[in-house]
Amino acid sequence: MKNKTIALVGNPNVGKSTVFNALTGMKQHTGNWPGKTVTNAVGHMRYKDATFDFIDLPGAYSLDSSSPDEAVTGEYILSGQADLVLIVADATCLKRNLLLIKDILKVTDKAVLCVNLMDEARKKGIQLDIEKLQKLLHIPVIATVARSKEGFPQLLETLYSFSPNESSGMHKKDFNINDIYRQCVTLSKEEPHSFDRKLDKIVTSKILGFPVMILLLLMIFWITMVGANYPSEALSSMFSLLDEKIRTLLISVNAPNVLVSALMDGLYTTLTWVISVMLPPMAIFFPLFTLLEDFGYLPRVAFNLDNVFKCCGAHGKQSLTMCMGFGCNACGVMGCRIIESPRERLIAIITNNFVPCNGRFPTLIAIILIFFVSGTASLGTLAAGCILTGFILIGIAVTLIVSKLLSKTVLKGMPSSFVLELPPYRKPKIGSVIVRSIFDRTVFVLGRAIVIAAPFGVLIWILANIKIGNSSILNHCTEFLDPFGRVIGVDGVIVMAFILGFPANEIVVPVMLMCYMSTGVLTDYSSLTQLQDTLVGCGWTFQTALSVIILCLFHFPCGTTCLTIKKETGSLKWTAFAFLLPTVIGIGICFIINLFCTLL
Ligand SMILES: Nc1nc2c(ncn2[C@@H]2O[C@H](COP(=O)(O)OP(=O)(O)OP(=O)(O)O)[C@@H](O)[C@H]2O)c(=O)[nH]1
Ligand SMILES: [Mg+2]
Repeated sequence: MKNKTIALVGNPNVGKSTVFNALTGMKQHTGNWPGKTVTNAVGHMRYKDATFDFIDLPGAYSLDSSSPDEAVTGEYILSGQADLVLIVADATCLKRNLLLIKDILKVTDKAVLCVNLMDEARKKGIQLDIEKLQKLLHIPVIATVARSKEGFPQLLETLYSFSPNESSGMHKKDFNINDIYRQCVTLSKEEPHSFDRKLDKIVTSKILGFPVMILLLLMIFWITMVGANYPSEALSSMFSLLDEKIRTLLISVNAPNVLVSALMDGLYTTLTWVISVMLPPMAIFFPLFTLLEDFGYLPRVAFNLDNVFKCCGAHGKQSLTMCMGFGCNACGVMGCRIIESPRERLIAIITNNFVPCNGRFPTLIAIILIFFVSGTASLGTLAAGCILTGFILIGIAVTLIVSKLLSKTVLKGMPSSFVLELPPYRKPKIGSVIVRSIFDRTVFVLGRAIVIAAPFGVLIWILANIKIGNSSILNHCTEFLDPFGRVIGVDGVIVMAFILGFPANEIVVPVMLMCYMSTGVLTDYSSLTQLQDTLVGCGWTFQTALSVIILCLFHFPCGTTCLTIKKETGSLKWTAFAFLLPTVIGIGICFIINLFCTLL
């Protein structure tokens, strides 16, 4: 039986991870922008009597790059660990890809070339003479369309039957790139990228670039809010119906009252709350965001914001990692590996938490809908969308201000320039985007929330039901925190909820609500009006809501993000700094708001 380790190498954004996923059935993150894969991923597949171990490497332009993600690729290839290198190239711009191919063929002849994106090349009138390319490079060359697995049977057969002696010594180390390109590529259209150029003139223009960006952001939030409302309510009513049934069942089997209460009032209610409030917005937001990502819009955002970030002493690619932070701050922090300079990478890591992740969006949406707009009619939702966009813009503004301050103080230095390739616009594969974003991202985030929310539900129930003196442990804690909360315009319960929300931001609101119930029981919140009544009943005003939103935007990163920061920076000092900075900013802003309101 044959066992082969095959490394996938190529320029960024040529479809390596798509090839890898199609071969191994794994779910590496793919998207239409350079720099998504930042570490090696390993996947296996069996073909006939062979086992292939595929290594998906970060995209690279050359084997000796300085950025940490590209360095991973160079090191791996140079180490000679792979039995075979599968070079993936972009059929629409072979000339540029040939630079890396040349680099690789200088160090190994155990290589197969997969010319991917053939469908796009055909659409753009680019013809490739694969046979000639094979002859000139002296390695097997296969044309593929990774999205539809076109050419894959041939590719697998080639990988299976490849033996080094087949080509050893025959590869030409110093071929002429222009020569090869001229002989193998013919263009039937004069300007194959004309559509992209026209669209880029609008979305990256000085006048329209920013308005288009803000409009798209607004549109995503609005659709999320409008769409999430109905399924949220439907889920909530379904869970309350089930609640009765489960209780009856538990009582009928003579379960002790304490157990019924702990299970149903603690665990079940917290869990179902997290699901009904979080699932619908995530199931809408993630696919929409992924569609934009697959279309190729994110690098245009980086292009538009490049100057702004540079003015603040930071790196233009920080806008890409910031965008990833909208999904999950831990992913955003890890994505900072695409930034070459350690100083700018650190700035990007420290400020990533200033844009809200998906665990925080539902809290923001609920509070805005309750306290900032009247009613949930579509006009009200549009207003709520505008307000949420406004808060996100505040988050981005603070990111920029803090980046500037850091680059002037503890992280002094000149911003480095970079070349970011604007990928072609690609028609997203809607079906797979929906499946991928719902099953991979939504279920992953929700799963994490549930795993954390369930034990917390029980813990809070216990804290609320064990009494010391006249009052429960939970009450003692919130009363202790209350004076501090008052100084920043909130109360002890809110402070406590944020502290207990450290493992996962998703549980902040459920914890808050459970603390407010004197019994520690989270009642059924099938509508926002009920939620509003409870919060107002507990003394919430417009100012409390505003302060909670500010705290939600600016407070310490969640546990997972802190761990990722520690891993990425390798420093406890910077992790502590990244923990304290947003917390101090959030508390500071709330303190000022409170001072202002008291003086008025
Ligand atoms: N039309 C078309 N699109 C493809 C094909 N292969 C990949 N894509 C798309 O190209 C984009 C980039 O794919 P990835 O697999 O993430 O590329 P990558 O080379 O791993 O990128 P990095 O990890 O950033 O280096 C995604 O939007 C894919 O859906 C293909 O054969 N045809
Ligand atoms: Mg990749």
